[in-house]
Amino acid sequence: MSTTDNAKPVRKDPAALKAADWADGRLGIYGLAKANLRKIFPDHWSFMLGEIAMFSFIIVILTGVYLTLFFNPSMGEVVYDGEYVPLQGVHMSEAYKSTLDISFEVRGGLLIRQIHHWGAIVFVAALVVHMMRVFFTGAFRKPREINWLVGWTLLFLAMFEGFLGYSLPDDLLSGTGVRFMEGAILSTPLIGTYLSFFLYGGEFPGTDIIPRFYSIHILLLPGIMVGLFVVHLFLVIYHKHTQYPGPGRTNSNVVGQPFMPVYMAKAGGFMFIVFGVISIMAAIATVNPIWAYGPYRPDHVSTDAQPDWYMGFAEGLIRVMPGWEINAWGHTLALGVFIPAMVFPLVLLAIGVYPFIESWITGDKREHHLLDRPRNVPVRTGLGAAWISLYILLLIGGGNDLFATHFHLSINAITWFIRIGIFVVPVLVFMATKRICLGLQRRDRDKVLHGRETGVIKRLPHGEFIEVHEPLSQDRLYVLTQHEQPKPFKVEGAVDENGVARKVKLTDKLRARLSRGYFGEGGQIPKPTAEEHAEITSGHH
Ligand code: HEM
Ligand code: HEM
Repeated sequence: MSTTDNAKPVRKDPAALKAADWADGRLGIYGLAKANLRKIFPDHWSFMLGEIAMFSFIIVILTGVYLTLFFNPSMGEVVYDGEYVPLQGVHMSEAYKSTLDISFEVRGGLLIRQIHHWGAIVFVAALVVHMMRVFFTGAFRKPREINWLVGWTLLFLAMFEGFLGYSLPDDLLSGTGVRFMEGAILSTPLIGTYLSFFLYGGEFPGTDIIPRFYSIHILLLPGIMVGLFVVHLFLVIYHKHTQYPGPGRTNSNVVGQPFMPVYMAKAGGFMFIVFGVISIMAAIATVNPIWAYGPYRPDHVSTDAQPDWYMGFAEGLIRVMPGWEINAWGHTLALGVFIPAMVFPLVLLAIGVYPFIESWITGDKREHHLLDRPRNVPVRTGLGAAWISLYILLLIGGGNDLFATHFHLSINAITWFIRIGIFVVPVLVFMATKRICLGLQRRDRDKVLHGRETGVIKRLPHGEFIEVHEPLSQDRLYVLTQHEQPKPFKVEGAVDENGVARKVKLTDKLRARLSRGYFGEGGQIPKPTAEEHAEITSGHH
């Protein structure tokens, strides 16, 4: 650009600045916006998982609103006279009929329905993977325990919300799910029958359950979830995002890009990718073809009945549990249903309280903003892997009929495999993962002390062959050695001044034992000290 000496630059306020000025004059938000829009976000592909959860959540809300325009949450009976010929003349509920209409008569209805359903599946999958990222990297440690609990509540509600949505169309599959829930409620000792009557407004299935589920599905749970989601993101901003260890990254800084414009542009683009991928899935892959199942009738049950994947865990527990029953004083205790119905929330509860258990074991009360490399915390990583293996096993148990027909196996053999497997496989997976982590720690130690193996073989003048090792860069050395290696917790004063053993609290004993498991011998490989490194790299060896 060329300017002449006497040409004065014309100063024009850009529209955005004017708008910001306007808003600031009325709301006084300049300081707040300035502080937060330039906030630094660290970059790593795994931080994308939370974003997938966020964008798929937005998708299910938007498509859900569209569905409410046409869905009729009524169990009133009608005779079908719509476009889908095979069902014409069949008696069904208005809920089922309106879902058929959404699928065959509403413009774009089937696509939106499928986007809603696929969006829900992707949403819960993203939540679980996001949670595992947070778990494996220790991002739940102080000060983020509350945000872990907020996220965990969101996961719990999302699973429940998905189950309710699945029940709304009142087809044979959704009715089977609602019946499943009735069985679980009835198994509650003493109050099961009352609870069931209260929920269903009388005898199962009644005419209230779909309208009730509808209010909860479109109003109550989404309202709570949106509120929690805002708190979740607020806390992410308030605490600042964690970062992976690397040169220049410490517990008290954040290395990354500013929220505006870099992160905003990236996240905006990514949002369209998530929207696009879910839309393509919905356009090419059928999900929940309710017209093929028919309307729900309590005396019918469909074969191959499967819940959405996130409920497969609960289904698996019920299917593999022996049908134990206790009959006493004219009452039946259906343990075959009650025990699995209790194990499901208990496993979820264990995930929810894990951060508090770990901080009790480690006794670590400091703030952590640098993430752990999963290999450096083998016990935690092992527990996470064991949990995943349990989930997969029970998913197989929940689909035992499908596995039997598709792989030509005996359904009893699958059920017994899962029954034994749920006690054995997670333990084996835990041990294997822990060993792999320790192996990787050994490899890190080796790399720090001896450098990277280059694959270049040299022959020395006296005839010996050696492989050339290339020293690591300072950056890499830092990453491989920055982690802390805590000492296991020891009970103070277990022996008094005369050498006589004192009575030690049971909780302290337990804590010391668990802490030894985490950080004792066999829990971690000592990382190389600066002296060892200096000694080896000094050239004397
Ligand atoms: C509606 C559900 C959820 C949404 C939309 C969501 C979204 C996000 C986003 C966008 C981030 C920042 C980027 C990232 O770290 O991935 C984040 C961070 C976080 N999320 Fe979630 N999340 C949800 C559920 C969960 C669940 C189920 C958990 C764990 C049980 C969880 C725990 C956390 C924690 C502890 C952080 C802070 C991580 C850090 O600073 O490294 N969130 N979440
Ligand atoms: C996390 C949030 C949500 C999840 C996981 C979810 C999940 C589901 C699922 C799996 C279905 C069955 C779809 C099918 O027919 O194949 C469904 C149906 C439905 N959902 Fe949602 N949903 C969510 C939020 C919402 C919201 C916010 C609304 C409305 C504002 C909504 C409205 C509906 C309606 C009207 C139906 C019945 C119509 C139909 O089945 O096609 N949903 N939902």
